Amino acid sequence: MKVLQVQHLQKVFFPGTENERHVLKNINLQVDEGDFIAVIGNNGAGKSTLLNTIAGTLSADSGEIDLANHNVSKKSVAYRSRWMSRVFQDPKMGTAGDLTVLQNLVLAQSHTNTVNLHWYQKKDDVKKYQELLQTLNMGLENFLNTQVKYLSGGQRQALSLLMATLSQPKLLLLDEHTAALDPKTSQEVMKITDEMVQRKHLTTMMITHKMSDALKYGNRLIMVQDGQIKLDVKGVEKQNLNKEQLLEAFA
Ligand SMILES: Nc1ncnc2c1ncn2[C@@H]1O[C@H](COP(=O)(O)OP(=O)(O)OP(=O)(O)O)[C@@H](O)[C@H]1O
Repeated sequence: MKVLQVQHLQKVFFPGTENERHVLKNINLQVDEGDFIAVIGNNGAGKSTLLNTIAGTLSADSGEIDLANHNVSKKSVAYRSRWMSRVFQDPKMGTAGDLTVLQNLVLAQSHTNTVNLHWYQKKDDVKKYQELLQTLNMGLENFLNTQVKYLSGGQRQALSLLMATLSQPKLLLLDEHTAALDPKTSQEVMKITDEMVQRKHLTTMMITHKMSDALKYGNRLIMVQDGQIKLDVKGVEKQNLNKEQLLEAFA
């Protein structure tokens, strides 16, 4: 079953000027339920622009975007977020630093602006969050009442991931979500990501510059080049792909 369908997507920056740049050139893409797609490509290839237009933070110039069988082409980020979550490169983007770990989780769960963070102390729910945090293996269950700004980048990013997936989104967008972390933490967060995606059967698009992660994780790999999808491999073909073949495709 398809989760996302992108048809004839085009984006031009600075149209009609000498800086005019066609960043998305007639992109067509279908993402099926359960797909875990690694999106790779050179700097400036259009990967983030593709994710931004899918998420709605950028409007496309033309083309159609269907998400969970709803035409969202002209819809706001808020509307699309009924079915979609996103984790950014900057660990500060997905969490509120002045709120505690518990308050962040309550907010992520609530999906409303009316929740009262002070009275929210129901024991069962706290236990539920503690157990969820334990699955991350980052010791976060001991920091329930700590303000998130005091966490490490890795802990914060793991929390962002948990928050982004609490409401079981139809589509999870990961925008270089491990790029700002040191190599060891980056690998830990990648492992957590993979476990979460498998456990919750999350349909996921993940931009990465790490070729080894793109090869290791996911059932599908897409290479964006000069605003077009240059490579789209899945299943066994993806499993058999190696670094040399990828480097060749980059050329
Ligand atoms: N809001 C914007 N306004 C103008 N130009 C933009 C904007 N966003 C991106 N661009 C340009 O579009 C091109 C594609 O950028 P994009 O960020 O999508 O590439 P990318 O593949 O994600 O690259 P990177 O790997 O470096 O993050 C670049 O030339 C960039 O400068």
